[in-house]
Amino acid sequence: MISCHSIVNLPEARKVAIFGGTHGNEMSGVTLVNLWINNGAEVQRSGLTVKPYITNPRAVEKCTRYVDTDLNRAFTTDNLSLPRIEDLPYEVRRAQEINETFGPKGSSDAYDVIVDLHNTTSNMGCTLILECSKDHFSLQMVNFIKQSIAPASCSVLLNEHPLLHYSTSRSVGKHPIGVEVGPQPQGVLRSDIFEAMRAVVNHGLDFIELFNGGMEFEPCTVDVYRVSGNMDYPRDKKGNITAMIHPNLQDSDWVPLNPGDPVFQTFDGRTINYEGESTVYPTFINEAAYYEKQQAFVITRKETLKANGIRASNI
Ligand SMILES: CC(=O)N[C@@H](CC(=O)O)C(=O)O
Ligand SMILES: [Zn+2]
Repeated sequence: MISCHSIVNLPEARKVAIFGGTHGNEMSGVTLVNLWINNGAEVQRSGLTVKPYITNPRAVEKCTRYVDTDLNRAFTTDNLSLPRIEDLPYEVRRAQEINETFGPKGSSDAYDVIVDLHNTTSNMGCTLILECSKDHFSLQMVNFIKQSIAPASCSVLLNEHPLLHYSTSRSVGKHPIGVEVGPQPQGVLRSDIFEAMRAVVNHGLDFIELFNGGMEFEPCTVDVYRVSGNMDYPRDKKGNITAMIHPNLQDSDWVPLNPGDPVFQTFDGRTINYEGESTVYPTFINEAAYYEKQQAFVITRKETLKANGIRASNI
């Protein structure tokens, strides 16, 4: 068999932003970005402009997820094209400002790479979030990070679901990448989570530096978990939850969940089982911020993506 070593040329990635505080109570990203704003030496790489940036300073100040509305849902075309009037929700105004500085979203002026740092209360470990299965640059970056971080592991969550996809802060960049590390309670710093996030960012920057320097990255495959649905808590007529995550499911992010497996435990001790048709991989299990979004966990399916080989074109 003749193997195909197709390598595609892509533009260099010169402008990179590291976002923290998109959610003001997710402390690893907030703390790392503030650290790097004070001293950028750790995140500088030759040939790159790397800008660490706090995206929601008012939420950070209050140590809350958001002030008026979730910033990580606010980068819709509608919001970004609204006239800039004073009485817009704070996060909508922020989205417009961020879009002006790091975008405009979808334009050639936009930042090349935006890494957005998040923490979860779920036991997801180190997770990279992609928004597009055809973004070969991001797939190669993820593959590089996974290999660099081994034997530690790093899962990849792909959200390009037609209904469940949302308009993230990082989406103003050409290659958006979310870094989601947990478990870490809201408003709390844990050194293990902090250092895991820091390592991922540094490997990501190394990748971009090598890419710009002319290194070729061979075609590869990336195992991802693709978002396919979500599951709400059982609720009463008033909308109050009537059950909790079942102890068997708690902390079992990425563990296969089969039809008939327990998912909820009611307050009177009954077990509610998973009624899906096939094996799925739940994640964001019992994420604190998702109670208001009617989400007990996110349902994913495993898939292997193919990435083209890449090299920088202007070498
Ligand atoms: C817990 C949390 O905030 N997760 C992020 C995931 C993402 O960045 O896509 C969010 O819902 O915006
Ligand atoms: Zn977050």
